[in-house]
Amino acid sequence: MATCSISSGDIDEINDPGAAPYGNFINYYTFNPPENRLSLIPATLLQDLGYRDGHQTTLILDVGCNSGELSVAFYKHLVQESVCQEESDKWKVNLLGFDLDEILIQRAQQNNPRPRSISFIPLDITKDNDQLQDYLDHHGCSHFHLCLCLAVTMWVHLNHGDSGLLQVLSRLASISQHLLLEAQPWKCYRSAARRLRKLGRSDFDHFKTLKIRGDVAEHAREHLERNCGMELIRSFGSTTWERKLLLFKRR
Ligand SMILES: C[S@@+](CC[C@H](N)C(=O)[O-])C[C@H]1O[C@@H](n2cnc3c(N)ncnc32)[C@H](O)[C@@H]1O
Repeated sequence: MATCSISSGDIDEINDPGAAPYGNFINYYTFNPPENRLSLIPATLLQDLGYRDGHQTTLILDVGCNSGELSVAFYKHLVQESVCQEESDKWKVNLLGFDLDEILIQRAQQNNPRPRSISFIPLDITKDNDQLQDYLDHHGCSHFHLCLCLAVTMWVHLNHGDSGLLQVLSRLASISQHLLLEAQPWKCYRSAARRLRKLGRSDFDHFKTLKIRGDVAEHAREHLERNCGMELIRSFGSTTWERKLLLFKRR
């Protein structure tokens, strides 16, 4: 049933976390197609959050977008399917996807069907930079209206430790009105570490010393609510990999 070990054994790169130490799998969407998550998200989400009436521009940020397939599918799901042509002329939705893997971003750029509305840039969220603020300034917005952080937290956590995880959550909260979070559960951490050991490599730098463990989604919720001025407003249930999709809102 739900699993974090990847079953497509014929794709070596996917099964080799040494080749994808940040979760930068080259064929991610062959084993986790966009539909797995999209089926849980209502197509009316942006309207439900109040981002249609009176909004000329709505900005979506996709953190760790990999090759961009989910970003594009998400955009189409939320925008094209739910908006008639006349309205879509008035209501602009722009999505910025970024990932630390430049090759994945090149693929995302090459396959982008809506380059006027969707853009992809290489960026590491754990490093200081002005690019997200520049994008907001360019669109005359103080915040992203919706930030997607899907299946990224574990990789930040394993590579940058507890403080790295909390800093990233704080940073995303500081630039977002709404945050949709899919945190990998703890069993995924064990699988990722086990796969690494099988390859004869040492553990992720921080795996053994992490204090945030167990129910990672709950730890993330506590941090966002206690320290980042956000509140959990909705849970969209569990994906086929038993991961919750949690929606937070700035208070
Ligand atoms: C498992 S994939 C998930 C992709 C996509 N978010 C989804 O849910 O379909 C994790 C992605 O996060 C990216 N990533 C990991 N750490 C990152 C960081 N510090 N900054 C930006 N991207 C990161 C990886 O390169 C990888 O493409």
